[in-house]
Amino acid sequence: MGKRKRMLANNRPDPASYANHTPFRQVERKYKQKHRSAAELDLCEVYDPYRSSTSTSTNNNTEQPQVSPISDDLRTLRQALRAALGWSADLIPDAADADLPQAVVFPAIPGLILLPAALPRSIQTHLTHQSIATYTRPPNKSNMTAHWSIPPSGLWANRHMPDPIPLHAEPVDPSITPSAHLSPEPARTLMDRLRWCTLGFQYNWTTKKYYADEFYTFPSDLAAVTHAIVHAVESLACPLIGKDVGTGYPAAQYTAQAGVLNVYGPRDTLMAHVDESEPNMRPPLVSISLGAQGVFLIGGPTRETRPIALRVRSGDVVVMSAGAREAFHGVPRILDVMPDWMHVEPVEQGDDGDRRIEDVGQRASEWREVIEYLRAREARVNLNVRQVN
Ligand SMILES: O=C(O)CCC(=O)C(=O)O
Ligand SMILES: [Fe+2]
Repeated sequence: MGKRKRMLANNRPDPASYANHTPFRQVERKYKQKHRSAAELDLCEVYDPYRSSTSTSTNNNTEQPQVSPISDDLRTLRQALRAALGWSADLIPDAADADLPQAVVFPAIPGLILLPAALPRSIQTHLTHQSIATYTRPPNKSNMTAHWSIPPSGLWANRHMPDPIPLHAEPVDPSITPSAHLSPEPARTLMDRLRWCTLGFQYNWTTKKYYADEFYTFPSDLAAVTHAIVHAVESLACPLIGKDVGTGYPAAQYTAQAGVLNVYGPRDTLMAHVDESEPNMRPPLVSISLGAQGVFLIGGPTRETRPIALRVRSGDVVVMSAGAREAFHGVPRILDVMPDWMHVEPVEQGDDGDRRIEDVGQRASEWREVIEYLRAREARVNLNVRQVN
């Protein structure tokens, strides 16, 4: 994992200063431009699977992204995902999957696989809810646990409680200096500060190492989703490239052990980094996008490689394996575009006397609240999952 560097300042970049920067940094700055709205940004070099003519500026046709015909596998994946979660299909209606996009591979970056719209709405809603309400509970560490004494039930469960969440009386982590600017705040307000949370093996951002003795149970639903994805991309036929463009990593050997949950507001960015703290870099890294769209950059082993830019939407999955697993990547821009379906009520309460209705109604209103949390902040949630050993 890379160190979280979130740039929240609104400094106008001086274009004259771009020249000395690495190619990665130049592209990063192009998309960052916080003084411009998303509509003002030039996104024509951002690869968008829904605009397949996008050039990724490699100037070479054989280097252009290729679509791998795996729609059957994607259908199987969706079924596997729903089965993995024991999902009842009627809770959140999914869009018809007749026009499912396929897997996209990038010859310039072997091992990079984009699965546009891989996750149906039901799974997106489930994972969004889990991310905000469950995964962020102690003992998982978040950017707030060093400062505030987060109750075991987590912030979300306490969002209607007026009492402020206290600061720790004693520092819990000697490497983090307590900030004099922080004060006790109600859970609802603290929810706005949520930026990251670690799952499974806990990670020390300062030493860039996993804590040897801190491992909490990795969420089983996220593990199941990740496993289904790793299975779907193990082998991918791509006639144009003429060889298997899958990860080649046997899903049977894959275990989700650690994850980072990132929450981005419209002005948050994630600087270029390589996730290289995992002793075993062979298993693919799976990265799931939820909520607002983002511009995702990925290049090569140093910042000297000019990165390609991908538009990532809610439900898209990026898989990084082989060379892509060791490539610099980052998110220079969040685009204030939420999926259309997040603007509507996610579920109709049934009236057919089904005895699950009460349970469904309860869950539906929780989901609605979580979706509203995301929508009100135009936030993007990213779940990225790794095998460590
Ligand atoms: O938000 C993303 O898409 C990428 C996140 C990432 O690279 C990381 O957390 O290491
Ligand atoms: Fe990363």
